Amino acid sequence: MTAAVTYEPIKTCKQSGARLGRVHTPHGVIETPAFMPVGTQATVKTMSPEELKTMDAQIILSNTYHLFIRPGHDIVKQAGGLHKFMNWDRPILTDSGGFQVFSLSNMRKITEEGVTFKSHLNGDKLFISPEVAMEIQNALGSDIMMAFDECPPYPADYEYVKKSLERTTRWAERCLQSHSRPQDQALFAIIQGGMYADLRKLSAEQLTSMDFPGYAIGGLSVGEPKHMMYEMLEQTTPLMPANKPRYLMGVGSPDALIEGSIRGIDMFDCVLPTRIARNGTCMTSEGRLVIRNAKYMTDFGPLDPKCSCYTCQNYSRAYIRHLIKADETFGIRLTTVHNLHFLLQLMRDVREAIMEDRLLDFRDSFFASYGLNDN
Ligand SMILES: CNc1nc2c(CC[C@H]3O[C@@H](OC)[C@H](O)[C@@H]3OC)c3nc(N)[nH]c(=O)c3cc2[nH]1
Repeated sequence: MTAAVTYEPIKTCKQSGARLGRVHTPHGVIETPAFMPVGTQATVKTMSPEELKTMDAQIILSNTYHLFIRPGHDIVKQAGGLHKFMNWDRPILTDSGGFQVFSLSNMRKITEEGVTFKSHLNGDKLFISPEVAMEIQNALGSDIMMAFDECPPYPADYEYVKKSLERTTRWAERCLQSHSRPQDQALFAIIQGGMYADLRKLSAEQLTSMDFPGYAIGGLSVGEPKHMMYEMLEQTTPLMPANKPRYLMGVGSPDALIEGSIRGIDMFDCVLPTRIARNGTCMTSEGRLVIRNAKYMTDFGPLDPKCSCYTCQNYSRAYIRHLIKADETFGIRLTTVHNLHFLLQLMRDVREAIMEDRLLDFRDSFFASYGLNDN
């Protein structure tokens, strides 16, 4: 049986060890390392599919938990699946809801069977299990599905993290058992283990013994210091199969995308660019720019003079500041176009640097202008 998703290694950067690759999916190819814009509720907020294609977003994400509680996966299924529903014909990855159930809902109860929780929208009592998460993602028709997992909070004690990862492994097994269309949809497992290197190893060994077509690293970008995240990556990526995609969930800022690529990650997702755009914060080659600042009132230059995006080619800081201050939706659209383009362009630059064996030099020059750390 042909796998729905395969990883094609292209080359390894001689300077940094980062890798260039291609992820082949039923809806197209993803050049990696890649940043994946997040469209949690079946839309990358304020962006049309055409605008996403113009900035060459290769794949977008959506979310099982959110679409389960609204509009309901049966409606999406009746529409012909998520690609049809949102008019996106490139790859889609759906998260399993394992994160949202723990972060968004209150009154939740975790058992071996699954998680009972209250909808954060109307308080309805709901239940998600590995089988339910697979049924939802099957209805959505995503190219890449994530196994139902528990993302432990940070900090969490050793015993809790150990018990949690072992249940996540048993849940991953149940996801595999209830996977009805492996030739159309790829199921990725999620490695947990908190901030404990030996538990990361245990989780990786348990999950890679079950031969999934791809693996994510979960349980990071949950408030831990960045150096701790990088340490966990260094402990975990070497344990992951070299011929399968590696996806770091919920990451991230420009510096984390570069540092994660250096540590062998192929796929990243983060709400940062779209989330900060909504309050007018922009990523530029000289670091973050808060457009509401009065000093931009009569600044008629582009957000970023080095940027080739639609926003920077056509509008000034003064105009965008005015729109954001006036709470005009078009202002949010312009900052969102810019921020998404900025991260997608950054990953194109990372891939070029890997091709030319100079990713560490690229990192140093990027940080010199952008700033060493960006949360
Ligand atoms: C932000 N840091 C972070 N996000 C994380 C997510 C959600 C991404 C999902 O959540 C939404 O964005 C917040 C998006 O919907 C995204 O995927 C689609 C995780 N999901 C799962 N299943 N397991 C994890 O261990 C996990 C860890 C994370 N760390």
